Amino acid sequence: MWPWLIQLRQMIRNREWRPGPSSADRSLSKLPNTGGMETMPSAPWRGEPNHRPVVLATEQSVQSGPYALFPLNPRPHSSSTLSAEQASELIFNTVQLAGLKMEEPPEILSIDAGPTLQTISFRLPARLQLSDLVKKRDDLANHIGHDRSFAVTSSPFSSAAAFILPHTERAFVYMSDMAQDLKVFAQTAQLPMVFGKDMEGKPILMDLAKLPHLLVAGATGSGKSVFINGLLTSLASTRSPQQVQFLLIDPKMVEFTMYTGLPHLISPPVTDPKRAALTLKKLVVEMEKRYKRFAEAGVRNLLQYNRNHTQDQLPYIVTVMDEYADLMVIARADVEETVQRLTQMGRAAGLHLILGTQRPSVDVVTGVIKSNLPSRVAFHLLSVYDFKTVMDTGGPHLLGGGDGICMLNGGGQKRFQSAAISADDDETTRYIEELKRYWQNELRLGKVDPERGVEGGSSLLSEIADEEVRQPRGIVNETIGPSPLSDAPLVDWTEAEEEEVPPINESVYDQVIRLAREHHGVSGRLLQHALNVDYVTAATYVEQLSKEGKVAPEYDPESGLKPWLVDTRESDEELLLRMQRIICETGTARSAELQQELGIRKEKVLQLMSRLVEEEFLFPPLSPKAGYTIAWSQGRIEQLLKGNF
Ligand SMILES: Nc1ncnc2c1ncn2[C@@H]1O[C@H](COP(=O)(O)OP(=O)(O)OP(=O)(O)O)[C@@H](O)[C@H]1O
Repeated sequence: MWPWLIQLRQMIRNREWRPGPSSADRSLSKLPNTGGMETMPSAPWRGEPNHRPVVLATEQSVQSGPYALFPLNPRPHSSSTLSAEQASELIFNTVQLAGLKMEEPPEILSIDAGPTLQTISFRLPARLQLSDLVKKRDDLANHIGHDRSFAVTSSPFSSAAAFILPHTERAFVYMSDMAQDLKVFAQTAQLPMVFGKDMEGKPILMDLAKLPHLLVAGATGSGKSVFINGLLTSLASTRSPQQVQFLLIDPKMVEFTMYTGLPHLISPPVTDPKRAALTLKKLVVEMEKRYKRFAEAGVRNLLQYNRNHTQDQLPYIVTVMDEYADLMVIARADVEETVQRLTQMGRAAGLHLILGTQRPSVDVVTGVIKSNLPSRVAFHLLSVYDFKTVMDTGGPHLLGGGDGICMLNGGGQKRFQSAAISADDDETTRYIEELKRYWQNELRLGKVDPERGVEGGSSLLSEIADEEVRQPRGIVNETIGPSPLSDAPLVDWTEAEEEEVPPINESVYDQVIRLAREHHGVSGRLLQHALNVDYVTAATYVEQLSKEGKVAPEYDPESGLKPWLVDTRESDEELLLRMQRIICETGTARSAELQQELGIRKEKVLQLMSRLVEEEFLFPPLSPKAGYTIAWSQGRIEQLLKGNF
């Protein structure tokens, strides 16, 4: 054996070897190529034509728009791809060490280098069969220095075999590497998403509208969240908040909080599993309403509807559930049924689901759910049974860190390395902040019309939110950045109808009133963007105004706003005087009655009553249960009623 080869093998074992890119690889890359799938090497790629990897022109610029925000990749290429000569010597040596016959170093037919793995196809000598190599797989793996991730597989060349080796130093795949591809793909796809790169290093981009839902399984730390973040940011960088809305369900309460403030969010991430189950039911209602609307409009799906109603378009709604198993534990029957309905019928209505799970056991990923989810992604899983549950077949040893297998529309499986926004969490967070800022700015500049599409007067989605919201989210977040409300409980849709809406912070309320007056009405979308709050908070404000009788209960179809009905331009002094009169006339000082009479908020009533205490018109309550009492003498009361004040 050549001494350099012994040394090379040793270095690979010790993961020390870092050769530069080789010219041999470049010439070899012209050879036909398999895609080198470990599990089913001969299986054709059977995704729909649109799901094929897209390799696109690079001349178009990504220097502007949200594409330009993706952080740049510091390590786009692996430095450990073998040259043809090195590969040949390595195979020769390893095969001999495993006790198999090979007279001379084999002819290398191709080397496909993806970000994570390299697939080396080589000519088999006359008396060596692929099956001989497969039988000796463990020995070969041991000698070559990789245990579980090494694979022997067939090759597309005749009389050939292939070895699959992981790179000792993996390349990163960043969203920015495929920003240009994404931009071009977005011209034809409805819901364009970057998956990552395949084993040949080619980009994989998918249209969620065609998948039309996705199951993502992976043990903890396997790269599931990084992948899902890539999907969400693909959508948020190619589609405006009018075109796509996100509903993020996150029982772990950590994964999606960074998105709070992104205008694409229907509400802050839902973290309570019970509420999540209810939210799913609302989605079913939304779906049914959309179907009704389509029937009235004589169309079959969202695409047709939006084409015919350019002034009144409905958004796609992408729902992401991060830990689907947790939801199944809490509300199995409800969740299973709603997920089933949404996966069966959501596509035409523009509703798409992405379900993530760490535990893809058969009681979570049930037959019913699986039959409606033909598109699935598996990252590293703890057992072969889990992998089988997801993919219906056995699979390779996945390396973690975004090394995955995808199966789309029930077609063949494809191994890929998922794309990350950045390997640095801080950089990822900064990017999301910039993305939020980008869209908030677009909205401010009017490039995206907040009154069209998602809410306007016509969106069924807004109706659902407005009908169902019962609890405000708290104060306005004036700054751009993660909302302080991000981990507050989501609006409680389970609250009873007659439940009173709790008060809104006073200064926020004043801003709401000002905006409503200026625009002669309000809508959730208007307030959301003007005040920089999430949609649920804004919808709660609208509901509050509606409850107080300040705006009409219905949206005006022309303006898309709930029209302004009353004008409470009264100053505090005028209100105080009116309040004193009412108290003197009725002889009581009850806040609920005063609120009704004056048509102002309860908080404002209480504030004014405190002033009346300060002015010694009222006595404060002596106990929490007692009410205010009138401090004035009968004579002064009569004077006031006569108008002498
Ligand atoms: N595509 C990727 N490229 C590079 N590194 C990755 C990639 N995906 C994941 N990783 C690495 O793996 C780590 C774990 O990934 P991630 O947080 O996505 O795991 P997870 O499967 O969501 O785990 P959990 O379910 O516990 O949240 C990341 O912090 C990152 O270091």
